Amino acid sequence: PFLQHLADMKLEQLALEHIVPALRDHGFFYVDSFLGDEVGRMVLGQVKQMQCSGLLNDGQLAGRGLGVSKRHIRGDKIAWVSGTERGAEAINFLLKLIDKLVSLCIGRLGKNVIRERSKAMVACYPGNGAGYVKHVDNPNADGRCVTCIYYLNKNWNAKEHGGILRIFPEGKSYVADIEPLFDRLLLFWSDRRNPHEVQPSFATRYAITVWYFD
Ligand SMILES: O=C(O)CNC(=O)c1n[nH]c2ccccc2c1=O
Ligand SMILES: [Fe+2]
Repeated sequence: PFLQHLADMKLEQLALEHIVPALRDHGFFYVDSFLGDEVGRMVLGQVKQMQCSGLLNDGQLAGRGLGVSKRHIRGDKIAWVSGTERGAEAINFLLKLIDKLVSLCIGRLGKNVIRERSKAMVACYPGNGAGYVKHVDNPNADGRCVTCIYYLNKNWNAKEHGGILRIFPEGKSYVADIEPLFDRLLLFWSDRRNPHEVQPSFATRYAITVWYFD
């Protein structure tokens, strides 16, 4: 169908003209309005529904290792989604689109083909000041090569809500502060090239992450 062909061309253009050069030169890239408002809202709705159904369980205990005396603030809550679950149709549509986009890029990034993808990790930071300490997603070559994060936060104002993803690109003199804005898709190399942190969040902060293995 003509519209599908048009969408495929746009995706290929995004991959070749923007993502591939950016991943090569800077190691990360984000695109806004990835799905468009209507479909983005459907994904957000399905994530909120998961939260209401209690599917988002506690991720990590924030402030761990600070001894039992410290009040433990709850960190991110997460759920692993394959996309085939009932009520995850819009999430599945997103995952298939990201799959297509990444496969368009990988061939041209000197990498071999993408072997597989993780399930989608739906994460919610509760907005109690919890964040995620500076880390590398894949420090020890576990096979993950690209991290993709789709943000779902409408009217996010980092000055008030915090929650910035700060990337410290290895060997670069700058840091990249990325706001977790609604319908924004971020891609970055999962290895030691991209240490990153989630700064304390003071509003509920939703994201869907997938990792690609080469
Ligand atoms: O949400 C973000 O902007 C970045 N988020 C991360 O870097 C991040 N990285 N690794 C994780 C592992 C388990 C649970 C949550 C996470 C997590 O939010
Ligand atoms: Fe991470």
